[in-house]
Amino acid sequence: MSVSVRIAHDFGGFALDVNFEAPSGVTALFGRSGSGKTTVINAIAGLLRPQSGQISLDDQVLFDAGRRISVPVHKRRLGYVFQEGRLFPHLSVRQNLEYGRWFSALKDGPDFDQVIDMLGIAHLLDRRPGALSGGEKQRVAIGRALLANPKMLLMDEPLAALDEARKAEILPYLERLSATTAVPVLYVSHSMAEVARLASTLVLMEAGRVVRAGPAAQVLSDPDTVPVLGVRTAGASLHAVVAAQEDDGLTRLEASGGALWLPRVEAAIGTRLSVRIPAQDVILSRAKPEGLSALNVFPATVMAVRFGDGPGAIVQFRAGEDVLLARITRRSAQALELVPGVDCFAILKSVAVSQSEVGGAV
Ligand SMILES: Nc1ncnc2c1ncn2[C@@H]1O[C@H](COP(=O)(O)OP(=O)(O)OP(=O)(O)O)[C@@H](O)[C@H]1O
Repeated sequence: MSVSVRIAHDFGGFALDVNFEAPSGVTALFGRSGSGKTTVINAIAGLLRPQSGQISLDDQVLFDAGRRISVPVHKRRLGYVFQEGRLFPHLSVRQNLEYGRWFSALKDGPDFDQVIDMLGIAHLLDRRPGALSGGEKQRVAIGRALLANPKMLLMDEPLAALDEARKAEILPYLERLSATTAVPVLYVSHSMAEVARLASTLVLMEAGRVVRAGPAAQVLSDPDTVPVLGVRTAGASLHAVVAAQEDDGLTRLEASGGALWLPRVEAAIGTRLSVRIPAQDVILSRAKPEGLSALNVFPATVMAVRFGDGPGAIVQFRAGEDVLLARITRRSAQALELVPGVDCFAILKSVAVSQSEVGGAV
């Protein structure tokens, strides 16, 4: 199942003109506030009729301005999860979930027990929404959307109203969701840590347009993406396996390019993880560093170097099988003679890798 979106709409002060494909898996729509993410979601949902373009789900046309087709909202069979769960306060959790199922009017929907098991909400079934935490409410809202057997899930900042602890609690469920259901998910978020953990496809928006789109790992390790994301947000991911829990509180991960030590990661030995490495937290050296406090040093090969207008440079490099980015100064890039093909060492400061940037099983 995949969604194809090619729409344009002019509100007067703001013009939207986007074209992208969202294959199965999680597609993240990422961009600054006001870049048009919610407008795209609303158009797919049928809440906004764009002035031109088409939206289709595989070969089913949901909207076609030219042919005057606009499938009504309730016939699009899409599931929504918004910032706040929007559960019915007077119904129990079970009744809220069954409401979604009832509306699907289909017998081939997902299995009730499997959904509540995946979301860890079995013990909440008899409660009312008022007696749930924010994270629990969101899990119930996701369950209700899934049980309506949607062709696609639209999630608009589903974690934005939650504090960091609740976000950390719900992220593993979202990861499980993307791994276990074939339903494509369109996920709007402001948080790159969330996007890097969940998204298989990334659509970057700026001022109503798509500036980059494609497989998330490819987009995030592309130096040309850095000016779009900003140097603070840019960074790619390393793939690693949990190898040991050390006595001094560190966890040793094995990546294809070498070992990586992080502050304790609560995961079983053998778990595959992705660790986001912010470009600004990487140092490059031509010589193997000695007597350095940073623990994580990887042999690397420069793939590309991009200079912008300012004093910074972005270096794309390969460490084992992973492609990462480093943000250094133009002066250093020139002094170190970093050009494609040059071997060097990448120093990753372990303290810079926060727990929220360590993804679940991949
Ligand atoms: N019905 C409307 N009439 C006029 N302008 C609108 C309308 N709906 C949205 N806009 C404008 O479109 C722009 C994009 O809004 P949108 O909500 O899609 O952005 P967003 O990327 O989702 O932002 P945020 O991350 O803050 O939610 C904004 O400038 C907004 O004011």
